[in-house]
Amino acid sequence: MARAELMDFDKALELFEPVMGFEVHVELNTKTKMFSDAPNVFGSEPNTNITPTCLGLPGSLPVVNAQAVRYSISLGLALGCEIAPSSRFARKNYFYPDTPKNYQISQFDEPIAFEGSVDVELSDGSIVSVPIERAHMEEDAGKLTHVGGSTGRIQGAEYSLVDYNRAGVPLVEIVTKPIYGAEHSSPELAKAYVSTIRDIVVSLGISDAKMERGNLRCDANVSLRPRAAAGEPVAPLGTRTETKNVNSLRSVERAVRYEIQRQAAILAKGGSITQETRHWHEDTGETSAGRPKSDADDYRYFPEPDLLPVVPSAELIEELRSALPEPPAARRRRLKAEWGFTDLEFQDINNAGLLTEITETVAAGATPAAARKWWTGEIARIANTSDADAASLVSPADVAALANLVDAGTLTDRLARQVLEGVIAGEGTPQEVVDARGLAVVSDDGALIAAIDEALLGQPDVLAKIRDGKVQAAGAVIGAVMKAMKGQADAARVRELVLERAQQV
Ligand SMILES: Nc1ncnc2c1ncn2[C@@H]1O[C@H](COP(=O)(O)OP(=O)(O)OP(=O)(O)O)[C@@H](O)[C@H]1O
Ligand SMILES: [Mg+2]
Ligand SMILES: [Mg+2]
Repeated sequence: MARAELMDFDKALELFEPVMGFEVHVELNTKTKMFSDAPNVFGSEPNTNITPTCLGLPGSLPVVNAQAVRYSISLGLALGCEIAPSSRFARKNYFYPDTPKNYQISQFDEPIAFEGSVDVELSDGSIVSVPIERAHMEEDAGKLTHVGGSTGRIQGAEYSLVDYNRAGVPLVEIVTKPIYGAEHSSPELAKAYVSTIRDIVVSLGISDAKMERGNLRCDANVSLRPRAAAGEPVAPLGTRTETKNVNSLRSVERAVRYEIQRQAAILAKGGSITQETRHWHEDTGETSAGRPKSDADDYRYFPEPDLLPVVPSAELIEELRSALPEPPAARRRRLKAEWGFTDLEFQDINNAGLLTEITETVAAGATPAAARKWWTGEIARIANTSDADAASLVSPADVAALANLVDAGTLTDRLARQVLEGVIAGEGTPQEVVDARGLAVVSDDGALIAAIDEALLGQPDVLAKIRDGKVQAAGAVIGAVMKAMKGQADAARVRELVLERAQQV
């Protein structure tokens, strides 16, 4: 639907009540897959991390990954869910070329976790409690790449490539109950909910949780129903659409908003909503029709005959409960206050997934401001260009040592960046790199004065100007001195000395 045909958002909310429901898929970062010992790693050559079980070859049998079960229980507990003393797997039958068995092993009527709730904070500080229906274990599908054609989408593509590396990667699907009452905040709540789930998952350390890599994917269900006039009964729930695999926080917000406006326009004209999946298009900010959505019956779920029920002991559940980290929202509030950061500064850290690194850097003696600056600045930049993980490049202790050398005046920021390079290149601790490369700031005034006098006498016109009180002319001399000192001087000190020496040489 073209933008012009959408109903104005405020108008849509006057006429209709929005109802939302989210299915968030979390890929677990276990070493191996859900039902086989194939490696669970991202970015390998296509079709290299596969075993007969991933492909459903004859004679292969699934075995449940115990670590995936522990992670799922921890996640269930962090979502305030009850953990089923016994849960079982089920086959969800459908054909899709990325699912070689023609069924997905999932959980249906007996999920491992159910009946929870998650507190989600909106930007105005209000807290919405989002009801969780279930969190169940399942396996991921492979990945199709549609090649050629004008759109790159499946319609019109010339051919498709399939990579089964992802087939069988452990997933937890977190399903909310229908959420009412969010009203104008619905799109914002959608984003804040997914962001909260991401925080929880990151704090548990059970997933890489990178939405852009598909470690965390959200299906957003949206329906509208007419507002009941006073005294009338509330209308039954409207027909929902399910916008699939929205892969950024911002897109979740935009997709929900778009669906509210689109559905309102159709309903207001007397039309009806088709129960279907929809695709999200990042470029146009629109959704488009996918496939008509079957009800659960059509998947012909039945208990997986090749797997035993999962029966975690009460001791295991209690052990995992007592090991739960401080809930991210509480931890964030505490650290934000302790560190004195603004919301925006904090979001940076969170988005970059650097909270742990910064916490450890502060614990190793750096100021919070310096820790934040290095991790979200130079280190994040190097990580991006090398496609490495920031945390794998350098240790919090080294970052703290680096920050302290800057604080003590031993290094300027510029020198510190060179030292950081050395540390990352494996040349040792910051102090070792300073010593080996001779990078410390020249703090000996004698050496600076010699260089300054030479620069001043070399530029007599500039010298005359400075003596005349035109201090901005000093820039040329400071530049020359910094160059002569190979950047290893404190520019502020050089400036002071230049002004002093200009009256004396
Ligand atoms: N009328 C409705 N309007 C908005 N959301 C709804 C409505 N009815 C159900 N939902 C939400 O839609 C989601 C349905 O997810 P669920 O996984 O249970 O089923 P599904 O989407 O049919 O199955 P699948 O996992 O195969 O996609 C839930 O979050 C639920 O709260
Ligand atoms: Mg769904
Ligand atoms: Mg679902």
